[in-house]
Amino acid sequence: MIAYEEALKIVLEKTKPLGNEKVFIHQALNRILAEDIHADRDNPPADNSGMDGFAVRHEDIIGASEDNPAALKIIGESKAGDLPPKLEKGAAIPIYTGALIPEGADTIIQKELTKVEGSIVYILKELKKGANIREKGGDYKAGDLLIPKGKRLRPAEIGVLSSVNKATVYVKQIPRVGIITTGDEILDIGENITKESQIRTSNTYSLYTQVLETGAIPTIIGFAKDNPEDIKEKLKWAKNCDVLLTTGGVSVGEYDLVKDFVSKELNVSIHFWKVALKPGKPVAFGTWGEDGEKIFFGIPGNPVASMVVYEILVKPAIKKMMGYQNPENKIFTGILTEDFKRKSADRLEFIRAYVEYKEDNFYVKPFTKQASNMLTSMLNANALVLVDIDIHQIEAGEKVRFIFFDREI
Ligand SMILES: Nc1nc2c(c(=O)[nH]1)N[C@H]1C(S)=C(S)[C@@H](COP(=O)(O)OP(=O)(O)OC[C@H]3O[C@@H](n4cnc5c(N)ncnc54)[C@H](O)[C@@H]3O)O[C@H]1N2
Ligand code: MOO
Repeated sequence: MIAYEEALKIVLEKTKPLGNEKVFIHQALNRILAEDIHADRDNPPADNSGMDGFAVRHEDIIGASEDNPAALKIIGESKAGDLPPKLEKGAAIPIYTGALIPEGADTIIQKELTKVEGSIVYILKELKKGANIREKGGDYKAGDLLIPKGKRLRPAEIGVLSSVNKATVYVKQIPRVGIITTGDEILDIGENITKESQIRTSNTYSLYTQVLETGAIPTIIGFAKDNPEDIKEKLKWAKNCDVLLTTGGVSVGEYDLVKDFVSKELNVSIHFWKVALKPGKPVAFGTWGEDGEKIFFGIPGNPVASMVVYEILVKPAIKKMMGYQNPENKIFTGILTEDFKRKSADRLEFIRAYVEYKEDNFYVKPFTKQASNMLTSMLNANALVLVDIDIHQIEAGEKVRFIFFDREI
């Protein structure tokens, strides 16, 4: 059995980012950029006004004040999108935010500091030469690197892509993730329950939506009974996927066939099976495909183990495939609000908790129900607290490390 840290290291070493594809920028939200983005021209492309007001020559307004305004003759107009007229000595040109600075003008006086009477504008205050002028190239210059490849595209990046005239952009591809649910006792939604021993699936749909939340493309391949024919049949359909997830059938039971069958049928090389982890100990990981570019996780059947293994091992791998440069979960520190005790301390445990932010600290309330078959323990949780090997007890007030799996609760 290997340590969780070692398992995560192997997963991230063996998992390779996918190739690139071209998408329309408005469909590129949260995708990872696969090309450097350079400016196509200066921004602003020419000096322009930062205010609505009047374009003047500074020498004409020296000493202007409310008591001693400078009187200038109004000529022409400079609107955003138009080419402005030339500014003569002793004159002022009405100008609007974003409009080009007329030749001869060197200062913009905002409307609030002026008074208009007929064709004369009175300037009520001297501003510094150059006031309210946004300089050509003040934001960036043609050719500047604006967004380096590897960045995740958020609305701000998409806006910049549009402003440099990109309709499409190269991003990393998204993996297709196939899910096979195994177990004789497992029924899909809608199937008739005929025996007490039958269990309605939860893992199929929690995994499906966890994959969606990560931004990848989930597919339910199907439900396989614990027999070779059924498993082989379902595995045939896995060939079109980049990631294969199976749930159930990975521990040591006689019917835990998954690991052996993926090795035989899909030529998966298993890199580890069993991690000193709670919940999720029997998790298996492997690679397959022509160059080992596809990955496989055998996820334990217990519903909490399935969700936790996804968060702490599968999600980082899928994010690596998607091109994320830091695909690991971010670890935070908070203060435990209630004592936590456990009998056996031979595995790193991820315990369900509710984290709240108050008075500059994260406060972490651990839940009492921690059994890995009780999915309801996930319902009010928004975080997983890491309890290290050999730690039997943590007292209220002590600092703990945790990861968020939901920031919205
Ligand atoms: N002798 C040992 N037994 C077990 C060990 C062990 O080391 N030695 N490990 C235990 C741990 S830890 C876990 S976790 C489970 C995982 O076992 P499997 O992955 O083989 O899962 P199953 O046996 O198929 O199912 C376990 C449990 O989960 C329920 N289940 C399965 N699939 C679903 C589903 N899609 N939706 C909801 N619930 C599901 C299933 O009914 C079982 O109750 O093994 C321990 N045993
Ligand atoms: O890993 Mo198992 O989930 O401890 O029950």
